Amino acid sequence: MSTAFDEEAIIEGVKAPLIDSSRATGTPSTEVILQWENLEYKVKNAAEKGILRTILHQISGEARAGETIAIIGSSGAGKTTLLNALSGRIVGGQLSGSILYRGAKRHPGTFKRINAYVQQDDLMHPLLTVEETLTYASGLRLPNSRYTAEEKAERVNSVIRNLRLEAARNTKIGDAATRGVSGGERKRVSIGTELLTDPRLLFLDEPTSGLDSNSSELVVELVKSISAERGIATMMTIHQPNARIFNTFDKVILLSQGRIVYFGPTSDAIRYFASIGYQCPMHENPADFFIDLMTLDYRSDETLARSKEQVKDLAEKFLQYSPETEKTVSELGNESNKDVGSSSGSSTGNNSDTSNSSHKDRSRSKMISFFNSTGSTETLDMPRNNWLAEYSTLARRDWVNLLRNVPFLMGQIVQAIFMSLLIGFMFFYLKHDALSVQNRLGVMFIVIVNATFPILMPMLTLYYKERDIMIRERSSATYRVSAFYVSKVTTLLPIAYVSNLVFFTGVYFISHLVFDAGKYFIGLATFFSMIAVTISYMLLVGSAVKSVEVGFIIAPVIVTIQLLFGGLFSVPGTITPVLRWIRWVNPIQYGFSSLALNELRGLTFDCDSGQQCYRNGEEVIEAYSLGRFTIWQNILLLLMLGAFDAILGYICLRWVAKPRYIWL
Ligand SMILES: Nc1ncnc2c1ncn2[C@@H]1O[C@H](COP(=O)(O)OP(=O)(O)OP(=O)(O)O)[C@@H](O)[C@H]1O
Repeated sequence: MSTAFDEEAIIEGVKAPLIDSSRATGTPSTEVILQWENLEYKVKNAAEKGILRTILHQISGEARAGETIAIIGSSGAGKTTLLNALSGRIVGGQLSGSILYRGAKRHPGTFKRINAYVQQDDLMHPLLTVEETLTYASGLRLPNSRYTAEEKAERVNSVIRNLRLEAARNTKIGDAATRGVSGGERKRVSIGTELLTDPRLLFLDEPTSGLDSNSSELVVELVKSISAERGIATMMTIHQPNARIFNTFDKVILLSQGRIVYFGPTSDAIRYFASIGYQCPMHENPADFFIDLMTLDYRSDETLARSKEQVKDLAEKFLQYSPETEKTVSELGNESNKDVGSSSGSSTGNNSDTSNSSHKDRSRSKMISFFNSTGSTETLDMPRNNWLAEYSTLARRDWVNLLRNVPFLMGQIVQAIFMSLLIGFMFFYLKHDALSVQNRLGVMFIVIVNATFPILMPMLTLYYKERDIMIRERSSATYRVSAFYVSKVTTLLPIAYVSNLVFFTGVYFISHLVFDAGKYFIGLATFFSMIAVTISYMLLVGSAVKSVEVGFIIAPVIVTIQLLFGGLFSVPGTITPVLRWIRWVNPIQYGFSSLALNELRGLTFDCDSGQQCYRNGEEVIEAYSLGRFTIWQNILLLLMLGAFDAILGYICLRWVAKPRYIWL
């Protein structure tokens, strides 16, 4: 029964405009969206083997539609861990307890599409404008089966309006290298991207970190008003909010050492602490006062012991905080209201009602858990776009990003022109004498080398950045890994081909390789196949090796080994048998053989009788063992190696991008 209700509500929610007056009550509703009980999270203790360290202790609570809850605590209190546990993004360790979404057990596939998570660091494409960022996100996240292009555009406009991003609409996001939007605008774009899908739950990790107080207030106020209007249950971690921001929240969870010290309406917090003997001074920021109370004081052993005792006392007192106690606290608060003065907060009186019902609901949650353990689970699945739609949006986004990446494009073209001139003139107008044999082999080899490093390293840099954005976007089930991967192949290959066509043609004509249309195109086919292998290899390293630093060591080292065994520096047959197998998996060997066969076949050299020299190309091929395979066999082997790397890279990427969240 509850599933049917949920389904209707969510489908309606997805289609609804961002600000919908029918849902816009302006005050928190009473519908419980998320409930958690006795959450406990333990991790291995690095200091003592076999001992577990408890990060979260017996955490219970709930989030209701339309309310904004702040998780406040000092550094290391467990705020992010709690947020991750509630949003289904905990990795590693042991998580226990229960979490219910709208009274039912959460379904991993569905839950991640109806909750939105704004991470502390905003990973976005720096070269896209605010509007483009949101437009591509809407293309990827909103199903075409439910939204027309106009409706998606309207949704983007409404996000821009509601998050006050009009002035920055056409400004690029930017990064350390390119000036872009301000920190506050950047954060609002991140939030906007998540709000596009009209989530039921919004999680934000430190949304104000790095922002000045005005920007922080704007971010929190906008999030709060959108959450109230859209009926979104919002939870955010926040570090030392100022008094205005603190009073914006409907409720606060005060965490210390992984224990709840207070959870309830913001407006009741001061009264509660006063009731247990901790009176907030009149003009002090309540958040600062609470954080001081909850923070361990490491100045001396004595202060540490005292502060630990205080935290223990606060946590125990909150555990004893019952609806009956609460009544007493409220009465006490009403009596002492004059003392509390202005610092008692600006939240609406409505919050007290929410608080009462919150505690009733908390005591009721065991019953709900029992009800749900009988099998009522959230099974609704949100539609997603088909593969082709995902691919075409990603490919368009990739093209825009690539074509705006001037340093990368210039780097590719300038190096192609520069290298073609350098190599062309280094081997200018090759002759047909005995000495030209070595030069011809040198040109072939350098052409193949140019299809490796100059493509591999800059593309790997780009790929690592994009891969991390993809993993982030995938955590909210935005699109398929395969669509991302194919988009990368189909955009990077043409870029590499265009710039390297200039290089190959330049070298070919300046150094005067054998002028023959057939030979030119066969040489180009070999060169392009080698580029395809390099791009596949780049994708394999970038996907399989998680750490950028390690990837940048491994990638060139393997190519260097391939160069050593490429067929120019050593004749394959003479290599020590233990290492001889390398040639079978060495693309450079196949590429070099193919180019050399193409150039040398049918070529004669000036070699006087009696001299020790090669008389024709066939003799060179024989001496360097280049004729094991025909040209087309070499090209085929190259393409097979490329396909192997690409497929293996895809498997690795799926593995790397696979969320390993612990699910309750
Ligand atoms: N998987 C883990 N393995 C080991 N320790 C962990 C793990 N997850 C969290 N912790 C530890 O738990 C504590 C709480 O971490 P958490 O990131 O939740 O704190 P926080 O309150 O968000 O702090 P901050 O405000 O500094 O970000 C920290 O001491 C952290 O080192």
